[in-house]
Amino acid sequence: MKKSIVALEKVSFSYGCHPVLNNISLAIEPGEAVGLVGPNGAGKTTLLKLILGQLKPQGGRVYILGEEAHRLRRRHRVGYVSQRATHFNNDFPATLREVVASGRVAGRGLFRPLLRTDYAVVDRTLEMLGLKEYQNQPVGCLSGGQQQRVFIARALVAEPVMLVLDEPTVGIDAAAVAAFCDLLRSLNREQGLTLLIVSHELEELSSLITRQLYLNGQPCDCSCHSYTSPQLQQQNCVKGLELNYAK
Ligand SMILES: Nc1ncnc2c1ncn2[C@@H]1O[C@H](COP(=O)(O)OP(=O)(O)OP(=O)(O)O)[C@@H](O)[C@H]1O
Repeated sequence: MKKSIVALEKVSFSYGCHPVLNNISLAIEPGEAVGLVGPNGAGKTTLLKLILGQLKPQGGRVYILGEEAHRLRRRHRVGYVSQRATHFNNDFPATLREVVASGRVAGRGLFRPLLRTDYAVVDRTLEMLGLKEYQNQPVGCLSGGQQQRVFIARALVAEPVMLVLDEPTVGIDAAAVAAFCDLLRSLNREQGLTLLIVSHELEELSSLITRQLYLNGQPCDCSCHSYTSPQLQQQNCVKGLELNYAK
């Protein structure tokens, strides 16, 4: 049987006595491009942190490729591009190539120098993302859209099974957002990379998303709404999720 990339089984999470997620079950399958939306404070970032293994659920289990997320040995297999990537310290004295290559270190270990094969992956990724010509420039000199590409490249050189992006279009102008969507679409459709994207602006990513999850922040059994095809609606209804269509 094919393993889901991510599987949440009846997951609950509270900060102290403040419940955020209650009894959430969902699966993300290889090759999906899932959009996660919901109002401020609904628990989207908390859900991402559980998937990234940074938080441990108080109830239920979170699996990445069948392994419990907080025990995952090869954490770099889930690439993460945070919203903060667009708030990069522009005085940081590193070139684009150095920043991208640092994404390779996680897979090798801190004290093992990168090999020629590692740099071949870095070069291939820079080429694929159209960054090669800027490789010796300080990252701080690049535009917001270019910097976001650099952070995607850094996540990609670790050869992840999935890329998780938190509000990736914040602080990027409209033209760069369109180019950014093209890049994510080609990574998903052509390279088969699974995507999970949290965004308030899912409208601009709508041509990219294959399924949309809505988190409404109500700590109840039906807090995760999935917008998807009629068949999946049928299946998810059986699982007891409340559903609506996005389009
Ligand atoms: N470390 C923390 N300690 C206590 N409460 C927290 C912590 N982090 C988040 N919360 C609370 O948990 C709830 C969910 O927060 P979370 O950041 O997951 O929501 P979100 O949907 O990502 O919100 P936003 O869209 O504003 O980023 C909020 O009420 C928030 O105040």
